[in-house]
Amino acid sequence: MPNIKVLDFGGSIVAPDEVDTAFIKEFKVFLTKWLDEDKDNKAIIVIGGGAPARKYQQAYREIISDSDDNEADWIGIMATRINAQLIKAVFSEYCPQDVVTDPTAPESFEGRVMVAAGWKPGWSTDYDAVVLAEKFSADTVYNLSNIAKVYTDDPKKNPDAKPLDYVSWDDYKKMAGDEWTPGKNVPFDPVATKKAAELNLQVIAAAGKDLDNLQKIFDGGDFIGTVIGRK
Ligand SMILES: Nc1ncnc2c1ncn2[C@@H]1O[C@H](COP(=O)(O)OP(=O)(O)O)[C@@H](O)[C@H]1O
Ligand SMILES: O=c1ccn([C@@H]2O[C@H](COP(=O)(O)OP(=O)(O)O)[C@@H](O)[C@H]2O)c(=O)[nH]1
Repeated sequence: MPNIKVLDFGGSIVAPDEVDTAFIKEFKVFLTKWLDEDKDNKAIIVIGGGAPARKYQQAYREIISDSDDNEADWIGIMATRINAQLIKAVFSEYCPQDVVTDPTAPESFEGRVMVAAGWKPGWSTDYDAVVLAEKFSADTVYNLSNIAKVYTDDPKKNPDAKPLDYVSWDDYKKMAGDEWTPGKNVPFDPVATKKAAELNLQVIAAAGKDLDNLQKIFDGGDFIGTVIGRK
């Protein structure tokens, strides 16, 4: 039985401003070691848009005052695709398939790594990760972003926000709201949340750059992060 891990990387981990080559090198070593431990280990790596998505969406909004959300989303999608193409090239020996741009499309999982990017407007790559988790029967999505934990509110805006070790889907839904806006900064997007809750998925949110912590998560030990949904 394959052991498939769905790694939902925020683009801020791959391209916080410029491409973080040092981190990608470290991650290559980390994941290669895990893949080499057991031939059943496989990873679906979903990549967000990071700084290029935000910068280009912002440029569009600056130029066009009544900007269109659909257009803004397509700009973001293209940023996810360039980031994903880079990660696919880095893992080329493990990843014979093209970058997945429609998470409902892959008929099979060839090789050991599958890399996915944005699909179509209306959500973030979090949703694409949930669709792939359903398709390949993975019961957990690892949401690896620029925050170590989910808080009761956005910690960048509310100094009283408290970190959470666990939050149910019902409580998380109240925090994330129902509405999608292109480039929205939330740990897990509202559209992905709705589907993940329906599937009773577990999401583990943790700092993407802390690979020692990610190892602990893989090993099933104590870790720093937030479990959302199924305990
Ligand atoms: N309840 C919350 N808990 C933690 N972070 C939150 C929360 N609400 C909003 N945020 C914001 O979401 C950001 C993470 O989302 P995002 O920047 O899209 O990350 P990534 O690009 O890594 O996916 C955090 O930096 C934080 O400012
Ligand atoms: O299937 C997708 C994936 C992404 N996006 C757009 O691309 C942006 C960047 O993707 P994501 O939010 O996943 O990147 P991150 O913020 O995590 O870097 C999103 O805000 C959306 O505007 C989209 O419309 N559909």
